[in-house]
Amino acid sequence: MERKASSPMAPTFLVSAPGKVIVFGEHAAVHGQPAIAAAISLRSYLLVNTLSKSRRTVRLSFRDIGLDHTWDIDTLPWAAFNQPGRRRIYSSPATSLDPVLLAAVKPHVEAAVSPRLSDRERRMHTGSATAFLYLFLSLGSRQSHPAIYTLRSTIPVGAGLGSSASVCVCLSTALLLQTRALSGPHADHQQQQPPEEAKMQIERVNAWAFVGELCIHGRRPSGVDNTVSAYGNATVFRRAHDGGGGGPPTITPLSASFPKLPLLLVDTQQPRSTAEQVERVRMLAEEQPTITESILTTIGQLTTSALEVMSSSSFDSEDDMAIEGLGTLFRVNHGLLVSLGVSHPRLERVRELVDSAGIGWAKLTGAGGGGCAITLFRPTTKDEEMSVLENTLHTEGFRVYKTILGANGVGVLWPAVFHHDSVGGKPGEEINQEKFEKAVGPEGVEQLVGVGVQEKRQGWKFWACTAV
Ligand SMILES: Nc1ncnc2c1ncn2[C@@H]1O[C@H](COP(=O)(O)OP(=O)(O)O)[C@@H](O)[C@H]1O
Ligand SMILES: C[C@@](O)(CCOP(=O)(O)O)CC(=O)O
Repeated sequence: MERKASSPMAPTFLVSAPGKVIVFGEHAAVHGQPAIAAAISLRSYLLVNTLSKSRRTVRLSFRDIGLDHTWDIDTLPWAAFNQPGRRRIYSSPATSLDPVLLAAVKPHVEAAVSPRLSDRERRMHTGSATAFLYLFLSLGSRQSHPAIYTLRSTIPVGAGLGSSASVCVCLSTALLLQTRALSGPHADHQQQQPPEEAKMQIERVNAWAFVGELCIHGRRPSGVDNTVSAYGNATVFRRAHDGGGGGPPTITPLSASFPKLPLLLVDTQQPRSTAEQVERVRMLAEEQPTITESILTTIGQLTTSALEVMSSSSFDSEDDMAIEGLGTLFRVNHGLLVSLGVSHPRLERVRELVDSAGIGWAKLTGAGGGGCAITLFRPTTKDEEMSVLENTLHTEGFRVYKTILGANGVGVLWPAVFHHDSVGGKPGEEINQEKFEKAVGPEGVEQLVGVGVQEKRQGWKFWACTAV
């Protein structure tokens, strides 16, 4: 696609990208076994208000983490980003950060953004601000339109649900759209883009989102979170197992027919470190190599079985027997993770409550040691039974989210107007920045602009590529 030369002022628009859960295979994935990760209906939303050229500022309003900062466009380090050999064109994103460019961004973040906060809060702010500036300077130019980027997310921050990746997918999409370096997404099947073209757009979004992830993490993440967030549905992730050589992982997007299973996501609110949990398994492998190897291989085998079940064209998520089979795999996978030593009393409490209610199967998701559990329910579960469980979890201090496995990937609402009567406005009315910023909690954001739970909300478009 050729980029157009002129850049008339864009209307206010919204982009949105989902969080993720690892459904099967965490930890075994570190040792070369496959894992399945899926997009969930919790999402980040980024509203972009383009301002007139005379304003010369860009503002980030990331209300969930309390970040509100404005930069003067003309004082940003454009010279560094425009140096011959350093400038990357939008169609050829970097796969690692350029230390010279990172150093040029640093003074505009470190000294400027939220100086009076605690270290932990500052890290959150500087991570997101660095990702934004690095992408803005890479994709924009001194002539870029001034704008306000307002972000709201329904994904808990730092709970292993891919909040940072979804923020980066939103930023990458918004900036590429403003640069007019993306075509589509188109509205419906009649007008649909050729799948190959749609795939190219998602790949472009994904590659720049990974650059953002590198800025936030300060280390090299696997890339699975941003890939699931950009593509949606689900992906199979497999790290190269080459005796420590560290080749790139294989990431295989699964087809859009991946079952949209409803799940209850339970956040134990117990802080945990992915690195510590991974180290725990490594130490066990050192002490008990044969046993650990056999547990990890078994997890890999059950991931492969789960993949066969879920990608089968005859899989019916309303069928008790089909869900029972998947539930058994949840139970076994969780048990194996317990035997690796990565559960936590709070995660075991969730499992105990779900088991004793007899309505489904719970499994820890992600690194464990705290963080989140996912619960799959029998199709016959009654609403009252669900409510009792939810209330008990709530009373015991857990945070509960209803989500759908295999949600849409990155989406765009262009222009950002309401398509039907809603709490926020009338059809055709622009989505107001102030209302969006002030929406109360995840429910308020969902009600105003959500596409997570209300998958059918009109106006949102998604790139549709046929995955393998
Ligand atoms: N709603 C949000 N608004 C702004 N930045 C966010 C938001 N959610 C996440 N982030 C960024 O992502 C970081 C969290 O990333 P990480 O620790 O990897 O957690 P997760 O496992 O949820 O991705 C935060 O410190 C912040 O920089
Ligand atoms: C434990 C592990 O398999 C998954 C970590 O998941 P998360 O950081 O909780 O999203 C580690 C990894 O795959 O890099």
